Amino acid sequence: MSQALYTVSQRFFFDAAHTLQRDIEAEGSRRIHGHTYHAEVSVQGPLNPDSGMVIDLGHLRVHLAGVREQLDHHLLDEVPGLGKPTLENLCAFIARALSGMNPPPSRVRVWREALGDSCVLDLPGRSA
Ligand SMILES: Nc1nc2c(c(=O)[nH]1)N=C([C@H](O)[C@H](O)COP(=O)(O)OP(=O)(O)OP(=O)(O)O)CN2
Ligand SMILES: [Zn+2]
Repeated sequence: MSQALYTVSQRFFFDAAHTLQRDIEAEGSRRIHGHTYHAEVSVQGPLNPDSGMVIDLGHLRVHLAGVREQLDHHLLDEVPGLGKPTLENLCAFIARALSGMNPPPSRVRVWREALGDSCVLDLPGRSA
C-alpha cells in the first residue's frame, strides 16, 4: 500500500513597493507604488513516526522569516535574483530561497488580498 502523504503549510505577509511595465493599466503600474503581499509555503511528505510531523512548523517559520527579510519593505525591482516583480517571479524567488529545506517546498502561493489576484507555483516531485 502506498504511504500516506500529508501537506502542511505556513503563511507570511510582506509589504513592498514595485513598478511594472504593462500594456494595460500602464500609467499607475509604472509609478513606484506598494502592495501588501501574502505568501503560503507548503511542504508535502509522510509522517515522521518519531515526531508525528512532516516538518516541525517552527522550523518552517524560521526559514520563512529569512525570506521575508529579503522582501519586506524593499523595492522589489532592486531585489537581487527576483527579476521582474510579478507574482510569478515572487513564487519562483521564494521557492529558490527555500530549496535547501528538507523536505523542500511542494507549493508556493503568493497573492494580493486587496486586488484578489494570486499565483501558485507547484513543484512536482518535491515531497520527502
Ligand atoms: N500574470 C500577472 N499579471 C499581472 C501581475 C502579475 O504579477 N502577474 N501584476 C499586475 C499588477 O501588479 C497588479 O494588477 C496590480 O496592479 P498595480 O498597477 O500594481 O496596482 P493597481 O493600481 O491595479 O492596484 P492598487 O493596489 O489598487 O493601486 C497585473 N497583472
Ligand atoms: Zn503593483
